[in-house]
Amino acid sequence: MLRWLTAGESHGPELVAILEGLPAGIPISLDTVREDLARRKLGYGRGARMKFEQDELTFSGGVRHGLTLGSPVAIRVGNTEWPKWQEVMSPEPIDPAKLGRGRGALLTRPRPGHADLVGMQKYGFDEARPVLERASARETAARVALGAVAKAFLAELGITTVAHTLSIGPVRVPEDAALPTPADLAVIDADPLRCFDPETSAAMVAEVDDAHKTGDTLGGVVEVLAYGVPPGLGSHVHWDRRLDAQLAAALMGIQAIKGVEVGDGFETTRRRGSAAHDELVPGADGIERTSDRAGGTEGGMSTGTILRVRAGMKPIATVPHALASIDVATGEVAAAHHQRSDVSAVPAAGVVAEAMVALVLANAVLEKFGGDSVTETKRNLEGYLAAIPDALRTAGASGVE
Ligand SMILES: Cc1cc2nc3c(=O)[nH]c(=O)nc-3n(C[C@H](O)[C@H](O)[C@H](O)COP(=O)(O)O)c2cc1C
Ligand SMILES: C=C(O[C@@H]1CC(C(=O)O)=C[C@@H](OP(=O)(O)O)[C@H]1O)C(=O)O
Repeated sequence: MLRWLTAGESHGPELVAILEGLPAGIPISLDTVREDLARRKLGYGRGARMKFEQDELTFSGGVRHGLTLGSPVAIRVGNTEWPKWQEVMSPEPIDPAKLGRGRGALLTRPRPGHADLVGMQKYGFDEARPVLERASARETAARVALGAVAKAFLAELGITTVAHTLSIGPVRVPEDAALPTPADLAVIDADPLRCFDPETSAAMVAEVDDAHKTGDTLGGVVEVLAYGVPPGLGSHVHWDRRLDAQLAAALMGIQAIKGVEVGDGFETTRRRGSAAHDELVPGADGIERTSDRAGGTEGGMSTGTILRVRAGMKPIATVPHALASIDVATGEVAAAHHQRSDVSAVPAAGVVAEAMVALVLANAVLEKFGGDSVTETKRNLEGYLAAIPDALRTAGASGVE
């Protein structure tokens, strides 16, 4: 079983992430992790913080000479902005006279759409700072770092992922557009919105510009595709062992994600049964599916076809055209606290979604195939695939090279 944890606040000294349960022998470097962290900062419409803040990366454990050791992989993502926040976020008690102004001002005007108000109620704080620091999506840098390690493991087994932006606000990639493959990743990353369709991307840029001009924000939908997933990850036997359930929980656990679809998702509900499923037909190399509407899972298990999941992100809640709030220190009506914000963070959410899918798949692979070394995991996977009887074999079902 793979376990992972992150710690750290948005303006704290660093984020810390631990991934436990990976086999030994996975090639991984700081550069690989760094690349994914850099991809998470991309995206037209992200705020100023992405430009001036740097992620300072170190492996604190679990990796030696470029290979995992089988021990917990611990990653530190240092925050170069820390010197400016040392007093506001000091772990040591601090003279209150040093706070109260500027960065240290009490945040008593909770922002609608954020954890601020309910977090203050629940944890007993009289201002929002102690809540928003951890609720912030800064934390997703830690998850992306762990996802990079999970992806390196999956790559050893021939499993690769790619995320792209399907929509920004009302602007959407055409329904019949070609699906990107992992070979298209560089092209997607080079696009301002991480959109694979250049025409739609241009319309998305215009939409972001328009929202920016009017002091507004945007949400959207990202899609994650996983190629090379073998059949049989997850299980139909219990709700929490279903791969689709695990993917949905992992995606829903990303800040601001409000909906998840597997395959054609809600569109499927508008179709008749005869046009909603993937029929089975004999093919030259085994059983074939006539379509991929289900998105690569049936009965909570991967089918061996392309895994396709989507996550819908709400518009950024810190709207520059500030939303109505109450100053809880005075009880008076007030505009919500606003310092700066992204117009849209959908492209970044795609990179985070890719990391979450990789972590779920890495866990599912280890549950099914185990292995203390990556060689052992590979051997178990190959043995399983080879043992599937010819009569049940599906064409193109994935396996290691
Ligand atoms: C990559 C990423 C960047 C985000 N940036 C912002 C931001 O700049 N401003 C903001 O208000 N919310 C931002 N969010 C969303 C908030 O973190 C989130 O809406 C908030 O914590 C409340 O959680 P909830 O929307 O899941 O209820 C971002 C989310 C992600 C995934
Ligand atoms: C720092 C990151 O994202 C932040 C996530 C975030 C939020 O409310 O979630 C709000 C913004 O932070 P601030 O209010 O300090 O500008 C984003 O910049 C990051 O992704 O690394």
